[in-house]
Amino acid sequence: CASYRLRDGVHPLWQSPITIPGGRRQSPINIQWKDSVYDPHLKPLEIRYDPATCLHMWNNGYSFLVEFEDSVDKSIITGGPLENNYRLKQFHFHWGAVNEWGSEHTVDCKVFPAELHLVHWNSCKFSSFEEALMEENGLAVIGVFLKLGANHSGLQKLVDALPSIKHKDALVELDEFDPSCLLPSCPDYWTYAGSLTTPPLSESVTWIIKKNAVEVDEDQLEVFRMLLFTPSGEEEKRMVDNFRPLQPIMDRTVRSSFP
Ligand SMILES: NS(=O)(=O)c1ccc(Cc2ccc([N+](=O)[O-])cc2)cc1
Ligand SMILES: [Zn+2]
Repeated sequence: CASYRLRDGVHPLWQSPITIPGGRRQSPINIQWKDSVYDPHLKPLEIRYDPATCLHMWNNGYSFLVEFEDSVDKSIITGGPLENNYRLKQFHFHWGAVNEWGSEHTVDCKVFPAELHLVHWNSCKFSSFEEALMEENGLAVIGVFLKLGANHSGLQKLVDALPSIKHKDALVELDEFDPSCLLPSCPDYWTYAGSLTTPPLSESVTWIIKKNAVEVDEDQLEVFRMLLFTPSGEEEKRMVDNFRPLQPIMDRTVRSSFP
């Protein structure tokens, strides 16, 4: 895929190099469908979210994220490639300035207009997200591609609140929100060992990328693009193209849960 050209440069959005020296399991990657290996031992992923654990939504200056109360195993995923329970901490998105790009992962070099990341930490082995974040198998992130189509009624509740967090560090309380409504109904996924796609780029993530995309409409993506990287009072910079370029797969294998 074309964006490899950027691999050794410095991406405009990033101060630090976009690959870390010696990083052997960096994310995102291009998933070459024919190179993925069906693993019949992969179990179905079990997703059990409690809408009441939803706290608030805020603009962290790079994306907007919805955070969850994670002091007990109320919203968890387990099964799939995972050995333990992983507790939901937050979800956020990556998107482009236009519909032609925006996702972090690609499939056979196909780019999607946006990508959802649901971030979980291993609550059996660690006592907090911060602790898990630096450990191998500390985190599990579910990636869901967004494609242009019908209006997404579940997403609309978040979209309606985005204008209230236009600027960096703005926060809005959310009442119940069930992130399961953002997942495709098809259980199929790919999985591989990778990293955070933003600093500190920790190589602690088991990635679970859903094979099927969910549909959102153009107006919903336009509201994402209305957000700002910048705090109130500073020169406005639209929050777009907040994705990391593709990273080399190195000696990794992507497994599929489907034949
Ligand atoms: N895009 S992603 O790989 O799913 C991703 C998931 C979670 C995070 C959150 C995060 C991870 C680490 C830190 N830190 O160490 O300061 C701050 C924020 C950052 C990036
Ligand atoms: Zn992300």
